[in-house]
Amino acid sequence: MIKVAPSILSADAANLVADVKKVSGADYLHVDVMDGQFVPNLSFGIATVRDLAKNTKTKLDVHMMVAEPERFISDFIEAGASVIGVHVESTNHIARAIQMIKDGGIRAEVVVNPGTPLTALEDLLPMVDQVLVMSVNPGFGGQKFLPMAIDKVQRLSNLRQARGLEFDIEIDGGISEENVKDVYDAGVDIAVAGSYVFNSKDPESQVEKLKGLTK
Ligand SMILES: O=C(CO)[C@H](O)[C@H](O)COP(=O)(O)O
Ligand SMILES: [Fe+2]
Repeated sequence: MIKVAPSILSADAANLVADVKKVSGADYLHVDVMDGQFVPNLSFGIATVRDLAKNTKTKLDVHMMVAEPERFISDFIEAGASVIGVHVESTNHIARAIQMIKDGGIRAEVVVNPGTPLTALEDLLPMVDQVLVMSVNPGFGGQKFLPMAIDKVQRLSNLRQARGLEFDIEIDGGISEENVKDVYDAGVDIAVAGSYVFNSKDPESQVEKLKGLTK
């Protein structure tokens, strides 16, 4: 069964704790951190992660859409992140950024944009606990799923098997009941879902629906 990480980007930003309580069946909470430079939007920061960590037992999956993320990695670890994802496109020193996350004792993830080939991260695969494949161009919730992500996941899953590696594959952007089975069959372990979960009157049942479709 697929794991589900609701993205709080689509939750009520003024009532996050209340919305987080509506998804108690979630495996992670996905926290999008945007800096207005790497992506054309602003969102949550260190204080949000710190205060969410005090208010929920669900693990926090921090997706850093930040230029030179190594400037803030130790802050997010201290704030209570369980996973940190850093974009391969966001720094000249991606291996250093990943090592900083690992040295902090939490799960290290490399993230890849739709337009970036897998060759950009192949050498990093033995270092990481997770790979996040973007299925939209990052910056906004509620965008349309890019089907080319399915082939990328399949090729990544083949590489994982061929090399005997054990990283989890996560996918982010436009996930719904229409595509969750396809991405799961291609090799996805964790699906991020924002608008599908929180633009509903019953977020909990949306999480359960995604899981149920991959039983
Ligand atoms: O990283 C992101 C955007 O950059 C979000 O996690 C993602 O877009 C989730 O929203 P939705 O499920 O509505 O597409
Ligand atoms: Fe995200």
